[in-house]
Amino acid sequence: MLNKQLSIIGVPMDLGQNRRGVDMGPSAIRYAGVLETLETLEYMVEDLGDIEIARPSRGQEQLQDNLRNLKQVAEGNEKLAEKVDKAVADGRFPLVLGGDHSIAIGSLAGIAKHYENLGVIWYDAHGDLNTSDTSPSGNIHGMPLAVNLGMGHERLTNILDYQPKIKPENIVIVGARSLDQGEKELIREKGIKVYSMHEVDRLGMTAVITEIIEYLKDKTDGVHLSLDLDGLDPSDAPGVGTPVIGGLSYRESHLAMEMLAETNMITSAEFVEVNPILDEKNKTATIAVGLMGSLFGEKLK
Ligand SMILES: NC(=[NH2+])NCCC[C@H](N)C(=O)O
Ligand SMILES: [Mn+2]
Ligand SMILES: [Mn+2]
Repeated sequence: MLNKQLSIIGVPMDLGQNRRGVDMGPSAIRYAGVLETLETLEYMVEDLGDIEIARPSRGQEQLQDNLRNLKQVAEGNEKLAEKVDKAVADGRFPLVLGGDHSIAIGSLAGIAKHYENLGVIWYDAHGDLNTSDTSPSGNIHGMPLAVNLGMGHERLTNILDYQPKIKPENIVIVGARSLDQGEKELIREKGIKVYSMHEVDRLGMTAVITEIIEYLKDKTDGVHLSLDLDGLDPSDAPGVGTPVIGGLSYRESHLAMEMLAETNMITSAEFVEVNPILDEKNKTATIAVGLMGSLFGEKLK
């Protein structure tokens, strides 16, 4: 059983990339029944509502130093960091609903403060390890993992006035199949553990998750799950802004969540990149809620 006291925090952030719609992710996930699902599993859920995020005025989008909407993204993440920090300080499990993946900057800033060695499972098609120097897009949602390692603009790395938030040896990326050149170099340089689709196909999800649990279990004092819905194959989860073919299946993803649930090692989580505009009848948000069910201990028997 995970921590029974849950705080849900919505982050309607879409400024970390350039496709509108992902700001509606928290509403879509709520509509898909996140509260009901968790309450059925006997969690005490408090919904803290949504963080206020600035709306970009039309044509006012700022690309400065290859960082799109830096100011608004930084400000939104500062607010999120404070909310999450408080939830953890109050002994609650923060469950953050995105929004684009740039929100992992604020959530990890708020969470990592409370741990000596926070582990991070990054379930994603991408590495999100770019900096403004290596990013092909200038989109901050492709940078949060690097930011949490203390790399990048200091407006982002220094949220809550400490850095780095996490250590490279405490990170595991699962489902990667689209890595930029700079990201590959950083992975090699920092020795970050990556289970790309190649390893998932070779070993199978059971072995992958068993290895991850083994890898993180003794050296971490908490584990954050950062689940980008684009880690799943777009045929299962079409409602995402940067879909990449050849992804993790619905079934593999449920298995992964169930295996993590059995360990009780997850201490915080976020589900990001649900874009209802690109979705088919709220399918992706519904899958997100289903995965949360498995992560929080739903069983068939
Ligand atoms: N969180 C995400 N969906 N990230 C996608 C990043 C795509 C690409 N690597 C970039 O930096 O722009
Ligand atoms: Mn991502
Ligand atoms: Mn991604």
